[in-house]
Amino acid sequence: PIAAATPARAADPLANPAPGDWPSDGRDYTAQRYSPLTQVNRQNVGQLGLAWYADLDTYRGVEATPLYADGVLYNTLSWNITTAYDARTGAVMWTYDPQTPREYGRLACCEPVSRGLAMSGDKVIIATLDGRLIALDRRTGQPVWTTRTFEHGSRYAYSITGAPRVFGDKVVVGQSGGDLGVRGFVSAYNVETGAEEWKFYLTPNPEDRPDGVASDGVNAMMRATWSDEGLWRELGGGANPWDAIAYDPALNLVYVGTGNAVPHARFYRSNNQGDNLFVCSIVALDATTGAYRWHYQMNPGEEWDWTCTQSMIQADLQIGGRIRQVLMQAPKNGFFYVLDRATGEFIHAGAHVFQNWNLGFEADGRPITADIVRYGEDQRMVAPGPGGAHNWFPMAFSPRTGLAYFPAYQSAFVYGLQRDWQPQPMRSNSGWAGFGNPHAAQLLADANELERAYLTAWDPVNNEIAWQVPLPRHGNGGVMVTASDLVFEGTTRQTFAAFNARTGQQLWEYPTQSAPVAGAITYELDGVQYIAINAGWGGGAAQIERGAGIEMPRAPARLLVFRLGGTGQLPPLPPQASAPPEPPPLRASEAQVARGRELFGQACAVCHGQNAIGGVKDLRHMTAETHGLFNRIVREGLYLDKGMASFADIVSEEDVNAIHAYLIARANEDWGR
Ligand SMILES: O=C(O)c1cc(C(=O)O)c2c(n1)C(=O)C(=O)c1cc(C(=O)O)[nH]c1-2
Ligand SMILES: [Ca+2]
Repeated sequence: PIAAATPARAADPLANPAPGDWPSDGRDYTAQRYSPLTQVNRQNVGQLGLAWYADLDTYRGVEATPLYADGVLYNTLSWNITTAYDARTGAVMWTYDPQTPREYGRLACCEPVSRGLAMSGDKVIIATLDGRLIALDRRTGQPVWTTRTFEHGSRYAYSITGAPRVFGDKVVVGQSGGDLGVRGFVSAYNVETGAEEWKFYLTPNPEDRPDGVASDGVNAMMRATWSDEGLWRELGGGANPWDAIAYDPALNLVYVGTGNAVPHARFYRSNNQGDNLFVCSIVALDATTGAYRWHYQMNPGEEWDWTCTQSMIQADLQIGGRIRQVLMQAPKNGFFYVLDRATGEFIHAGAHVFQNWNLGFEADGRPITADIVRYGEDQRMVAPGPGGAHNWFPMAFSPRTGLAYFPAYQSAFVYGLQRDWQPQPMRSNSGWAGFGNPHAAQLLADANELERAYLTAWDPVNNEIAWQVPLPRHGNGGVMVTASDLVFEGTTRQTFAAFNARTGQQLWEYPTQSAPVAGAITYELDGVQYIAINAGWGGGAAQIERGAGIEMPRAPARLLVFRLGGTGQLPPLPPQASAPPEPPPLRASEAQVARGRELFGQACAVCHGQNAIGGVKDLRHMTAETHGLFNRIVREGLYLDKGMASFADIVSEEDVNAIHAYLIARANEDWGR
């Protein structure tokens, strides 16, 4: 079952890049993250060494796939700071800082990350956290045009973490916010001018009127799948495309992977009714007009923060005696899907980890969802959990082996409704309860018991696992595969490793002093094959691990570039923080601490860790000076430049005191008092 690449439009270098280039997120429109380069092979991969590295000057997660063309490597970081490097030496050619307002850091569920950038002719294009699409001159790094994709201060809590994509003469981009409250949409812009060409909303208009956009044509179809009642009207329903978007030039289709529904609990969102189109779906649109063509919904009535935004890969595979043009995805729900990308027909899907939501599929591909995962106030253990069996970490596919490669995370979570829940503006709006009842403690223990992480190779023709490599914990990085049958992946052993694409045997491993979560690329320059990866632990996976008390000693993020015989050396790991300072004594009442715990969970935990463990800054380890400034930091935005915006709009002086009391209590527990 050897696959052929999608037929290329010769005129479009993004359809068929030169072998040594990596000009788009997925390398070409198939998004296979497959490189034809073979200089580094299974025999010599052990000789890979560091060619050069660049300090990225951040401890935040770095999720971007860099791009390469014409001797230049382009990279982008948190706050969308974008740099061009001489790909041979690592010398900085230019850096562009779009001055992303740090206030937007609050809106990012999993750090203000950026998953990448796009390239077209003489431009590189970035999408900023605050919703701007900016085209930069590739030679100078100066902006050529800027377009807003949503209005600053609009009703919904939009942000962008995903990469923009260039599809022919258009730039297509989505956005985030599905955990706070947004109405997801996807929009396309002219690559030369930045002018909007079309826009498609992924949930129905909450006021039941036309939007004047491409999705008006299917608004009635979407609307029929939502209840007349429910908070979807207030919070927008979600379904936002925060990561993969793909394009088949021959079929002239754009494929949009959509996110979870908001509020997460369907009870509050849509009166426990309806499929709620187009949440957790793949939607195919006409690339020219944005008009609807087909959709497949992975999880009708989604309510577990499951997203279908994960990598979408195209290949032509021989299945059931004929060649099928397929689209493949491993979304959060634990299955690997193979769809016909011309029609949206469900070909097959198989589970690659333990799951308890799916009892099979109808003939038309509609999943049969187990009643047990539909939670009420009685809590239910559901597998996978909201972190997903496969998250945004890029997947790869080799047309030589016929296998897809991705990091898998077997997990579960305890879901239940919070009684009398009310949504809060600009906060995570799930409608879920904490782990209040005694029954939940056992469920939670069962859930923790299930946790496993793997590098998984999936056979999409036979619908089964080809091989799996166990890895120590969640958060293993994106995957790249080469024509020399090497699979490259960053691991939670804090290494960058190469595996035999046919067997999973590990062939090489390099200590990176931080677990790389991003996907690698490879490029050829002056006859030398280079392999580049961002090593910067962070994002949602790091939050989950820190919540479990796991913090790895690490260096600040770096861009690492390897070649055969490279002799570069990383400096020694910087000294890690010494013992935490002694916290002030706790003087608050138990009630105040309890109130602080609740507020912290709602407003602070996404960045500062569940139960105040770890996070961007571990607040149990504040110095006396920080304690003294606490109220001003939280309410006046004293540390805005570090990404800590003011929360004065949602926490009162009294609230801040309660949060501070809770943190002092946690610090004293940690101190052993
Ligand atoms: O619903 C959303 O809008 C949304 C956005 C994002 C994001 O933009 O990073 C993530 C998620 N959801 C999410 O569910 C998730 O697991 C996740 C992990 C990460 C990450 O960067 O590690 N982002 C996101
Ligand atoms: Ca989400």
